[in-house]
Amino acid sequence: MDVLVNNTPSLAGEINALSSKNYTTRYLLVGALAEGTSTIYYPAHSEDSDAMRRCIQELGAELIEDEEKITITGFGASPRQVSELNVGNAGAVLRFLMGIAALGEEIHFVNTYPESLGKRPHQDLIDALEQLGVEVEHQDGRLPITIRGGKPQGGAIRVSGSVSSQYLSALLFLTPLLPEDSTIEVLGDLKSKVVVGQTLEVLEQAGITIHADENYMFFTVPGGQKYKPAEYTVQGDYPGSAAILAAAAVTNSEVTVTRLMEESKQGERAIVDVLRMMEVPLTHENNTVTIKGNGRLKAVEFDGDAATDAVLAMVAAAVFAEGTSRFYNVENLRYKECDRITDYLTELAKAGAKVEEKQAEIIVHGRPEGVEGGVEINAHYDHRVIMALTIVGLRAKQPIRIKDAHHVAKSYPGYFDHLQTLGANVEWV
Ligand SMILES: O=C(O)C1=C[C@@H](OP(=O)(O)O)[C@@H](O)[C@H](O)C1
Ligand SMILES: C=C(OP(=O)(O)O)C(=O)O
Repeated sequence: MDVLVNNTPSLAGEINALSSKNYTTRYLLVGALAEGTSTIYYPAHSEDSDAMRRCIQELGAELIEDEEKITITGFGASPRQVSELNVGNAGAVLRFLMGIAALGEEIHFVNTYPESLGKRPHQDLIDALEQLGVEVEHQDGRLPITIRGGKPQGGAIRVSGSVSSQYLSALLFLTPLLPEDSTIEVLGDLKSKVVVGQTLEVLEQAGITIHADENYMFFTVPGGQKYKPAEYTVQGDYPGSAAILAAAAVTNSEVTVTRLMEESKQGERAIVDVLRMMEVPLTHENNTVTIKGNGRLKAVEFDGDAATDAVLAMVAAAVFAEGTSRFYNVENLRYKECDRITDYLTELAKAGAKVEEKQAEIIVHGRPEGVEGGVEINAHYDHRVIMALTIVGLRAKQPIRIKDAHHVAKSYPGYFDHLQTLGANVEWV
């Protein structure tokens, strides 16, 4: 299904932020790895979090769900033998479960999104699992992948952090369950380091002990641990809300988003600081962000690695800023649902934005007068491209048609409903 985004001069209203995808996938996983019953309040509902739900159920977790919560009785360190798992298009879910699959005999991960997740690299995680004696069959580091556990014991592991933090997170979820102690040394630069902070926070809540050095480059993990059942409450999601906040910033608006914790470990809370640096009038107090946008923004320079999943929304806001903005240290955007530098900038340029790319950088020459629009956008299966191009469409002179915009449901199925609530002229076609 496509979405038509029409020029929308103003937005107004209040919405409750969607629930965090990254915390939901983690809480589901640690609930599944516990022996006993855990409760997760306000879990996210999206394709990615549903993929984790489905897979852990297949692996033997029992889930009961109502409007407000999921109770989950875990399988501990003994997942049920299943022949195959389908994670959809969810990168983090795949990588975390590749680690957990090492506890089983043989699990095959199928390739249902050959043009998106099917193109993403997993070699660094494969190399790390092989150091534990796990056998991995793969297609040049990509899906389809078969993992043959062979009872890993633990030990010294080295993993590259230069493409994705998810490989390290996967090892942090797995190693406490192995019989012997492990050490994990991160090689190269660790990208998306802040997300590892979320992994460690959740592991601690699940009663797991991990000794991490200050820079998250070396970890000591005692073996033979058990995940404890616990109660978890999922916080609001900054990456998705970043798109709503950026939409408010580029229009005349009075928009409030609740449930966005000031003290969150989500790096994407930097959307608030970046919009502030762009001189967008806003407040952030009592977990509530209010933007009173006047459509005027100043250019910004920002290290995007700290807020990887909000960079596309920031760039969309910068399209209308006065001056040239620069988002640097963002090379790993190239290894997401699509190449979020080349593919994204190609679509932005089609819509009339003035953008340039370097290997690890996005440069935006702002156009406060607005962009032309009147084009069809290839969303490249990427929810964040869909959300970001929508922001641009709100201020385009002619409507923008986003092809296959239903892929927004990977993380934020209610995105267009929320925008309509705020008065955006967007429609499914
Ligand atoms: O651990 C996680 O849940 C995630 C880590 C990040 O990926 P990278 O570490 O590959 O940047 C982020 O982009 C992704 O949406 C979710
Ligand atoms: C990159 C993302 O997710 P994943 O890596 O889990 O597919 C995302 O949510 O933007």
